Amino acid sequence: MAAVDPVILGIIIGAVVLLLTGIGIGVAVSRRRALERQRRGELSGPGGGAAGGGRDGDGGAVATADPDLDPGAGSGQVDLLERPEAPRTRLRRLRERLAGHNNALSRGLLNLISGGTIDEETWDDFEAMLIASDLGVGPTTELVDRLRTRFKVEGITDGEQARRILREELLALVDPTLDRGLADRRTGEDPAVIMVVGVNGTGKTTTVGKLARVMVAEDRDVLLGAADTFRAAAADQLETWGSRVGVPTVRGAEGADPASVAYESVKAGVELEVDCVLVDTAGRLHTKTGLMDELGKVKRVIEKKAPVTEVLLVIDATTGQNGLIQARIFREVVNVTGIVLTKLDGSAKGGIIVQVQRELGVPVKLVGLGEGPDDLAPFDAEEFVDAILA
Ligand SMILES: Nc1nc2c(ncn2[C@@H]2O[C@H](COP(=O)(O)OP(=O)(O)OP(=O)(O)O)[C@@H](O)[C@H]2O)c(=O)[nH]1
Repeated sequence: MAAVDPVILGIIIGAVVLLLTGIGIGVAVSRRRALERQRRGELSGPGGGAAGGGRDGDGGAVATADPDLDPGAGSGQVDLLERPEAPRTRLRRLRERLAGHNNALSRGLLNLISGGTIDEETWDDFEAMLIASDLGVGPTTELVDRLRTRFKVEGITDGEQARRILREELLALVDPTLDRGLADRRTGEDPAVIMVVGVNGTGKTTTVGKLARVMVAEDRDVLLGAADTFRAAAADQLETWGSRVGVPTVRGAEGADPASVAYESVKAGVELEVDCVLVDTAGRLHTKTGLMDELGKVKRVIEKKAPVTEVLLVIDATTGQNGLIQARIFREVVNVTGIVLTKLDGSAKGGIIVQVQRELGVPVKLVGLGEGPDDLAPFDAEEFVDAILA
């Protein structure tokens, strides 16, 4: 066989590399397309197909668990992807966790109504319990006043009747009329874009990962943007969440400009025609002006490509009143449209839900009730109140 000129060989290899890197975004298929292709029998078995990932511009690289692209991400079969739990059963399943940590409150409520006549001391204890749950002084006073009046006017002596009234009044505080739906649908040519923000360690990355699972369970096509370029492990963590359910992740180098990675994520989402792009951002103290300005910039840069349809602020329920202060400041910078309250499983402080909603007019849309992959649930006022009263 004739020897190939090393210069020509170099040119050929260079051209192939250029071609492969240049079409990185193009070859990265989303979960829905992967499943469609699987149905048509186009996907190869374990290890088959092209190498995964690729770069798009200078912002981010797409990594995907699509077995056709990234054999290392699994055994190469789409049907090995996890099937997340459907959202509608989640809060019901997690009810015991919610009830468990709110036992003191529910016991207090039941004590209150079990004795027939309620003395001043019992009312005081009950009030203290509500304040301790972070309901806040205003809503607590309002609730106790309403209960006292109704018990008197309606002549409540029976425990069941009293329980019904308690349920009604608690439900009114939590407000079942608020629109808690996520803006996670495509509009025209654009995917929905959800930015997830909050202070350090509240559970943002975990929430993005869990939320991707909620959407996958609803058959949505999702793409993750790892714009937390500050914490080295955050992009890996996010990519792992995504790969378990076949959702691609766009990431940049450690320390890269978060706005650029966020932009590239949305650009990839537009090109891949996904339903929704979920953008994780770095934790930042609400008191640090520079970091808050950076967050504003991330949002503005994304919006050069597509509108941000939802900004979810993640609040750790165990941080109590501080969550309210955070919410006020984040709202000013990025117009928060929904709250995710995490770590409610380890806290009897669900009362913060009422305070945040009242003060900011922003509904709690999701609650985190554990570290398991499906321990994030759409918030439902009735299920929540029933869990407290369980
Ligand atoms: N118990 C419990 N733990 C949670 C919940 N949500 C998140 N966590 C845990 O909180 C810790 C922090 O979560 P991350 O998602 O890394 O937090 P983050 O906000 O992205 O962190 P930074 O990027 O450093 O700001 C992890 O150990 C999570 O498992 C929840 O609802 N319940």
